Amino acid sequence: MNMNEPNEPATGGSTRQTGPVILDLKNISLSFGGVKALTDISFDVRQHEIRAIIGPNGAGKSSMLNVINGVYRPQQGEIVLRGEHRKNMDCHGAAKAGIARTFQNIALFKGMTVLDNIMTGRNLKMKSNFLMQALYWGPARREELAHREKAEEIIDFLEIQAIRKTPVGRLPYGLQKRVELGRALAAEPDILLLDEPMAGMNVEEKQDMCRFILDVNDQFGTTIVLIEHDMGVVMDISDRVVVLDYGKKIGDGTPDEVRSNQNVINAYLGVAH
Ligand SMILES: Nc1ncnc2c1ncn2[C@@H]1O[C@H](COP(=O)(O)OP(=O)(O)OP(=O)(O)O)[C@@H](O)[C@H]1O
Repeated sequence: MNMNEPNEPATGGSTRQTGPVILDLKNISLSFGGVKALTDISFDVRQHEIRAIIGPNGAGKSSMLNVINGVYRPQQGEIVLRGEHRKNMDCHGAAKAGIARTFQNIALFKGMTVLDNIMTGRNLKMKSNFLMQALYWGPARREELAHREKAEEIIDFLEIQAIRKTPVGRLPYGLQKRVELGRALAAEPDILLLDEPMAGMNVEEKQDMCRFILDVNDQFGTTIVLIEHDMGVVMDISDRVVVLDYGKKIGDGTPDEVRSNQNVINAYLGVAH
């Protein structure tokens, strides 16, 4: 595959122009004791793409995201990020390389305000540490103000100005999910991994989240890899979809291709293996 050629617009629900491959997962296998979570999985992600990972419960979707951002280290395979080959990622390295993520179960500081939670997403961008803040109060203060400004921009973007000072634990679930997206965006990622961003949401909240995901992709040019169970959403917003079942890849292609793939239909209808 030519890494420098831009891709044709997707033939699924989107007319998005995607770029060269930014992330390439090659023959990834991961097991926990006797449990094979992922077996020889390969797929790539193009710049500016919205790439979905779907599959029944326990298929290995979250494990795959955890491999991409270094929470899990695969026993076999290779991760190629912007052409750089590695056996595995580490969490800090992934964050420094511009990968941010949200989690299936919201991972926010419930007692802290929305603004402060979003500020925690700026950690890697902050140059001044505690000692510098004590010694060089002026520059550290200016840096803090610049980070706050960025956090406020994200708050405006996600339309959560009214709750910026509210402790996250007091917010309804749908808004907490939006704040978690805000915290990931605060890192200004190139690649955003979203683990079930719409889980537990009502129809209106899902529509809002869909709009924000598309806007992030469109306005910031962020590449998005998402796990989602709502097939309507997946087929609507994704350029390409990879389908896992029992840790194996059973489908990969545009939403139309995946929809008509017999293995995928069987997996979702629960045909015996
Ligand atoms: N830390 C772990 N220790 C042991 N087994 C694990 C661990 N993480 C995942 N697994 C196992 O790996 C398999 C894949 O799990 P994973 O959570 O990746 O699936 P999933 O497709 O994300 O499922 P769901 O849709 O239910 O979230 C499962 O059998 C699971 O029990």
